[in-house]
Amino acid sequence: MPRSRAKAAARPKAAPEALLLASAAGKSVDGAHLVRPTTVSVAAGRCTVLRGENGSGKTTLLRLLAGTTAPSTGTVTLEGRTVDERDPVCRAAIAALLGAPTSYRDLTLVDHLVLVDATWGRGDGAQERAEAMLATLEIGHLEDRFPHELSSGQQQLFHLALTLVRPARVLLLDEPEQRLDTHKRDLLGRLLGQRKAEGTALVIASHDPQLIEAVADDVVDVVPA
Ligand SMILES: Nc1ncnc2c1ncn2[C@@H]1O[C@H](COP(=O)(O)OP(=O)(O)OP(=O)(O)O)[C@@H](O)[C@H]1O
Repeated sequence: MPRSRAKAAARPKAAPEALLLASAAGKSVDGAHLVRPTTVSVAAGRCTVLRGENGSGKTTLLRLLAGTTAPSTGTVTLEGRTVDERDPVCRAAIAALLGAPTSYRDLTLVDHLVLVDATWGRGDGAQERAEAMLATLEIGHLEDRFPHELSSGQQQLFHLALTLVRPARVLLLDEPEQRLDTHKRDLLGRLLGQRKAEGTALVIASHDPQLIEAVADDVVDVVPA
């Protein structure tokens, strides 16, 4: 091996460049900590998992990363730009599933996905993309149902479909495994792995060791206040 090549091989691998970065970001209300100052970063094609006991602040941290809540301390940036959900650049880059998304009683599941697709201006093929996403989550047979006609696990799959159908460079998911059976959790792990391979950055709060094992590149333990 030429000398210069040997040197390059010995050099430590540089950490992947953060796409989304929370630097000592914390939130408190009236002096009470919702989440302690915590540092979290994620690069394109990587997944950071937030782990911690109930009430430790995982959802709050995801809200800070989504820019729906401003940090009381520290900063949250997307490629150096302060994250704020009111900023169209941040909204276009970040898709988040934090609690139940808005749904409409008189729209079917496939109508919801077509609506979301249209919102992002992707042009022709919205119906096909919507149907394909529902089929990927194995709820294609329910496409003409209304949201209130689903079981709780089917609702979770519908919410995931609504989040995954839109283009995004960053996905933030709060306990995406909740209410899913073992087979669907495996399916979710494979889907999230695919999104990583396509270059999406993922931050997930999870209590599921198998999902964490399947997708995590980094784990951040969120310590209760
Ligand atoms: N609006 C609020 N006002 C005051 N305290 C809040 C508010 N929302 C959440 N909290 C508190 O902030 C802390 C963090 O809540 P958070 O939902 O972020 O935790 P979590 O780690 O996601 O919990 P879980 O695993 O149960 O979902 C909790 O102690 C909670 O009681």
